[in-house]
Amino acid sequence: MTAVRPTVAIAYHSGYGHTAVIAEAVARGAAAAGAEVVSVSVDTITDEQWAQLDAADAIVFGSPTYMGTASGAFHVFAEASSKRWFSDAWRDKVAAGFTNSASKSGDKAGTLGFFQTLAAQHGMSWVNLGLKPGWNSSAGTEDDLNRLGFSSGAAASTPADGGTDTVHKADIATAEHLGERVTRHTAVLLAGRAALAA
Ligand SMILES: Cc1cc2nc3c(=O)[nH]c(=O)nc-3n(C[C@H](O)[C@H](O)[C@H](O)COP(=O)(O)O)c2cc1C
Repeated sequence: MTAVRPTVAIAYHSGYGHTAVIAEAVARGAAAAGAEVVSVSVDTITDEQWAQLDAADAIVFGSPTYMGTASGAFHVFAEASSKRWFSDAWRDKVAAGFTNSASKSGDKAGTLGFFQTLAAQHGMSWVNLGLKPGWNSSAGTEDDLNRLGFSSGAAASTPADGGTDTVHKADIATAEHLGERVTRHTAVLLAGRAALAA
């Protein structure tokens, strides 16, 4: 059987560049697992980029956490995606998500939960992080994968006043893992569909 090469799109917003570093890590992980990757900054999305999202097999949503939810710019994009909802354009695509905020918790669960609801409204299939929580035992360290202990997506904590070079390496590795996992799940789904259609 020919290897399946999924197209994984990353639709994200980043106000000050921290979440963009996480988006790049998701892209790297997806590419390493064999995906064709399309990255779309949703605050400047063009018609051509909307078409790229429509054509993708998976869409990974990403946003900073602002006031306990995704940024205003991401919410504008989510509202505009209602045009896709009317036509079921994203139904049965794979979805996943990531967020960065300043505090360790920072109410990031609100953002990841919003992404899950957005995916569900579109009829997409959510892929979670698939990592046990790190940094939660006496043997654990802040360099553990999934050091912040989220299950539904990749979470990062970067000092609000730090440069983009202060994004934690464990959060970057966790985001790379998410990109790989989404790609592998999407490849299995595509192969299964092809097998059933044969
Ligand atoms: C309007 C606003 C609201 C914020 N709300 C939160 C919050 O709820 N929780 C948190 O931990 N950090 C919060 N922060 C800090 C940002 O999440 C943090 O600066 C993050 O690095 C921004 O990511 P970005 O550089 O991709 O924009 C907020 C920042 C702004 C500007």
